Amino acid sequence: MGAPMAGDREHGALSVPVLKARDLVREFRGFRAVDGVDLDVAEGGVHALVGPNGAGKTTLFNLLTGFLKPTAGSVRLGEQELAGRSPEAITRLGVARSFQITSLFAELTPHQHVELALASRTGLGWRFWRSDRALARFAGRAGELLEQVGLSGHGGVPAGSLSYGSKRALELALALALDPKVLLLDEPTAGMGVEDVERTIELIRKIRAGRTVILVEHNMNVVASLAERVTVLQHGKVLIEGPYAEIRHDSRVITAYLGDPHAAR
Ligand SMILES: Nc1ncnc2c1ncn2[C@@H]1O[C@H](COP(=O)(O)OP(=O)(O)OP(=O)(O)O)[C@@H](O)[C@H]1O
Repeated sequence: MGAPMAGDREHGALSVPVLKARDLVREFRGFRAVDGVDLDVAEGGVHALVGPNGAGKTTLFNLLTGFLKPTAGSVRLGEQELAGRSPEAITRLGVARSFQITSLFAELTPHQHVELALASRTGLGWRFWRSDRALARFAGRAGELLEQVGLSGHGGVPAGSLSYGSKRALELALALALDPKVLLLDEPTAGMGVEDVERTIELIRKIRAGRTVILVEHNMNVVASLAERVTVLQHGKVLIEGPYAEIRHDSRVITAYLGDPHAAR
């Protein structure tokens, strides 16, 4: 086990961070959506990014996964610099995000989706895996992943016919197919009813084993149930970072969400 580095002690982290952002900035035509963010994500933990609308969560998420290039700053996975790399290169290094429902193919089955995701890891390219026979070698693993997310009964139906909750479970299976060290989940419970939220919390508890999870989440019950560390963003900056139990009563956080009670209305 590696000893914490001096830099980590400076930032008060208890364990060696697996993912580390320093002074991360992203501007859109001069507007700083992410404005000098430092982030230490501890290995093996669940780390939530929260904050009011427009705080910069999605932009930060996109910077960590290569979907946006930072204007300045660094993102390190262990010793490797991620900033400036493509999303595919970052995925290959072990950082994957959940796919969005919008990227599912309505006519393909969940089983085929997962087979294709598994095939994509081989780096051999889509043309090579286009035939059903080539994909068949992934059938067993695809079945296991679908079972893990509670979709084994739905593996053969068109993805377009799945319920909303099942589509979101399929997104998770696709991300898991990439076997990431660090898994980023973008609002995994957004738009769900209470039962699906509970199911998703259980599912994330199960799949976090052996990996690090970063989630953007609006539902504070989900954050309280899952996350050991919470970073609260506001106006593109880190407002506060700490365990949920500490940040939830912090007056700065309450003000950020509810607005300043002393401000003129
Ligand atoms: N492509 C873009 N071009 C211009 N401005 C952008 C772009 N993407 C985001 N922004 C702006 O950056 C700020 C942060 O947006 P972001 O989507 O990261 O916030 P968020 O915390 O994810 O919000 P929400 O909770 O509403 O999803 C917002 O003011 C937004 O309007």
